[in-house]
Amino acid sequence: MQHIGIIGVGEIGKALVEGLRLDGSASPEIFLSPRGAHVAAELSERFEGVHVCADNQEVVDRADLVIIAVRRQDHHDALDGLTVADDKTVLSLMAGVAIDALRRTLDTNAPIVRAIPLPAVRERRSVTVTAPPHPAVDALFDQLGGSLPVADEDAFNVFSALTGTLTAHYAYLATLTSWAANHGITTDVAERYVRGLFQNVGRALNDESRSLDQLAADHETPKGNNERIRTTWFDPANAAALTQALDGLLADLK
Ligand SMILES: NC(=O)C1=CN([C@@H]2O[C@H](COP(=O)(O)OP(=O)(O)OC[C@H]3O[C@@H](n4cnc5c(N)ncnc54)[C@H](OP(=O)(O)O)[C@@H]3O)[C@@H](O)[C@H]2O)C=CC1
Repeated sequence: MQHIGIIGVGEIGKALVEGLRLDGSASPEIFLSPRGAHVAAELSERFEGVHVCADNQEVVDRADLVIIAVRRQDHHDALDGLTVADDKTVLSLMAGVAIDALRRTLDTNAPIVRAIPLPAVRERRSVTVTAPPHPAVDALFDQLGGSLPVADEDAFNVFSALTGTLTAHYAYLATLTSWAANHGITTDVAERYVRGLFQNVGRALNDESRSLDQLAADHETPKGNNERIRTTWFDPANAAALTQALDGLLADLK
């Protein structure tokens, strides 16, 4: 893709620009929507070949690949009335907006692809799920840490629901830290310790020779502390509540 346009320059739009510029090159040329002016101006000043457009139509007109990175609730405001020529490719990052619905909004025959990049694309360390497979889009995400093309939106939505669990994980770590602080440990010390514990979990996950069940077993002494918390807190009722929350999210994403 020679020219990339981004409509919606917030958290993920910015991460994409930073990832694309990580190697210091000035290509591809990137065209940003003007809204969120502060972030767009900062990116354009920091990086060569990053331009802020006058409006969203100019982003579309100047790009071969048009990335839509606005919040779902803003997409009509951002997209209604735009003209998207059939020779463009549209890449939607919006959770919960199906390709058919987006095609009606944009009134175009251009290929529409969906993707779930995560903020780690800024370090080129996120595997991005895409649907349907599209060679140029998948090549773009291969450059940013990897692509995982799936055949259809049903599969895509399952992955989308999984990404909805990330901030609950951070909240879990924050709860552990608060618990220790409430028991007299300085918050800084507790937080540093919790971060270290779970960085080691992250490293262990890199060992794909061991299944998740095996990793859990390897960290657990029979009748020990880990077994106690797993069986008294993450019990079948808790696991069922998580499953139910994911099912509810998946239903809303369809
Ligand atoms: N953050 C993430 O990790 C991921 C996000 N996504 C998806 O990407 C989308 C954006 O998420 P995120 O970056 O977190 O959200 P942000 O709120 O950080 O960014 C959205 C941006 O869109 C701008 N915007 C709103 N209305 C318009 C408009 N009419 N024209 C142009 N720009 C507009 C906002 O401007 P203003 O601030 O002025 O309102 C804001 O800069 C969502 O649909 C989300 O589902 C997908 C994968 C991961």
